[in-house]
Amino acid sequence: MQQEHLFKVLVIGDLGVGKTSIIKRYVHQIFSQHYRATIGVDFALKVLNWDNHTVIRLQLWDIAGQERYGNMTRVYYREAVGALIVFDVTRASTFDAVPKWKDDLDTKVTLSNGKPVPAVLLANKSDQSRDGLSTQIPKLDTFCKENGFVGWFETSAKENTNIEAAIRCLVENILTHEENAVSDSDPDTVTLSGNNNTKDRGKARCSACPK
Ligand SMILES: Nc1nc2c(ncn2[C@@H]2O[C@H](COP(=O)(O)OP(=O)(O)OP(=O)(O)O)[C@@H](O)[C@H]2O)c(=O)[nH]1
Ligand SMILES: [Mg+2]
Repeated sequence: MQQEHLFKVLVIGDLGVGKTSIIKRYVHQIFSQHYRATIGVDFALKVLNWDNHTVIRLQLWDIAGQERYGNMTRVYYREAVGALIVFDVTRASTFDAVPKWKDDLDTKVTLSNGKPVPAVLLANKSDQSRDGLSTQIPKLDTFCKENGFVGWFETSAKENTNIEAAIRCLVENILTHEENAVSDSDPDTVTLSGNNNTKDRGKARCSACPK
């Protein structure tokens, strides 16, 4: 029997880190160098034929970086089941803001069983120099464990690197949490089937991915 899921996923992180670009790349396969700040929130839908009997409707909520200082995130985060938190490898300040985004998320939304929504960390603009963060990036495994991320990926919206892999990792984790909510068992992560997208190479650690 065909199963259909609707998952609301948040894409959050500081101004200009590439949230809109990641979504546009993922949903429409386009990239623009031109920066136009998102105002408030934008939406995109991607329908995934996950397997022979599962269709997933991913509702991506593209939340403006400037909203971290606003009051609307509580409304935007409502009923989300997963999040991508993005920083820009060329600007250390955007990495420093990641724990604030994660705390804000965990304070304002949880799964129906009270657990934090699965979140994946994206180190975006990996096509550019990451000099300002050269000491932090090798420690992202530890950072993710300490801050409750299910995994991290170095992404580039410009070159289409690792975006599909990161979202696949998030969806796998969301599905596991859904199953757990029904079965009430408690594995935190799942094993992913191999990713054969040749563009999706590069540094990536996902606790759901095969080591
Ligand atoms: N080189 C490079 N530039 C990128 C990448 N992703 C985004 N950009 C550029 O970074 C700028 C900001 O990208 P946006 O996607 O608009 O950033 P945002 O996070 O949506 O910003 P707000 O809406 O203000 O929160 C744009 O000029 C993009 O072209 C990337 O992977 N590599
Ligand atoms: Mg934007």
